[in-house]
Amino acid sequence: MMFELKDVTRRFGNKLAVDAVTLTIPQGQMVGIIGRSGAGKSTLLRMINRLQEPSSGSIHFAGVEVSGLRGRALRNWQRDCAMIFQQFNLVPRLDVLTNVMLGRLNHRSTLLSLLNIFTREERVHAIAALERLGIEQTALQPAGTLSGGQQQRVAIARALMQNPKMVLADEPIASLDPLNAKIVMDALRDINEREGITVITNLHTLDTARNYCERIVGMAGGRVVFDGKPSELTAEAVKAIYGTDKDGAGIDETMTSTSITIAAERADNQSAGAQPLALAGL
Ligand SMILES: Nc1ncnc2c1ncn2[C@@H]1O[C@H](COP(=O)(O)OP(=O)(O)OP(=O)(O)O)[C@@H](O)[C@H]1O
Repeated sequence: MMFELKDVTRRFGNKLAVDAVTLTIPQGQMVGIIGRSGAGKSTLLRMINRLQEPSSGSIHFAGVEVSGLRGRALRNWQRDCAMIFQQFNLVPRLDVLTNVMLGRLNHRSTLLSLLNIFTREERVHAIAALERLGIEQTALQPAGTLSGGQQQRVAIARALMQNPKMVLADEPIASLDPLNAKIVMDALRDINEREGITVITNLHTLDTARNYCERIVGMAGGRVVFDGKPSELTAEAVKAIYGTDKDGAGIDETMTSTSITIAAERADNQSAGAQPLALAGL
């Protein structure tokens, strides 16, 4: 199953946000997209998921033209490529378990969804997803009361509930401290390796992309200026991606510096004692 972007372009007025991007991504790859702020990374991801429409170009998955899908077929595609955001996008006042089960929305009838009725099977599936992310003990808390790292793990659990073929993560660790950033990146790597789910993630920092991604796509001014393995990312390639600022001062440290430095045990993994299945009324 190949995923292909051909000459995908997006304009906002006169601004060319994404400029003729062509990429072929085999199923199961972990791809990091890097570039300066404004390089077009978010717009590119949003076009894949059809949150934004390309101005021109085409997107194909397993031979099907994604850019032409409508109605149910479009909803199925949006289920197949689950999206994770920097700001988590959970419903803060709803409990964690319900937030995770909302990942099933595109699988179920509108009536059941409207009534917020979930089956036992869906609950078991949701608890299993939370356990996998090490946060099952939070199942009954309002999502808004969790730490940022925990909320992002809830968002990943919700994505897993969609049984996606692809996970699109738009700067998933930009709001997190280093330890939680590591936990979230490890979780993305784990679902990539264990389930063979393609992961395409926008990342602010170069070293995170180097550490986690087998393939790095560098964008500048809407165009792909680098596409290769981390080992191929030479100083020259880094310069092409991040450029130099207008005073010629070179690459800003905040763009490339270490955001994940902690290889410690999970500090906030406190699963002891809780019985989430019982808590969830199962
Ligand atoms: N809805 C919009 N309307 C107008 N311009 C937009 C819109 N969305 C993005 N742009 C512009 O398109 C360009 C690319 O934006 P995009 O958010 O894709 O970049 P990015 O690389 O993801 O940056 P960041 O890391 O800051 O999110 C920017 O110049 C941005 O201002």
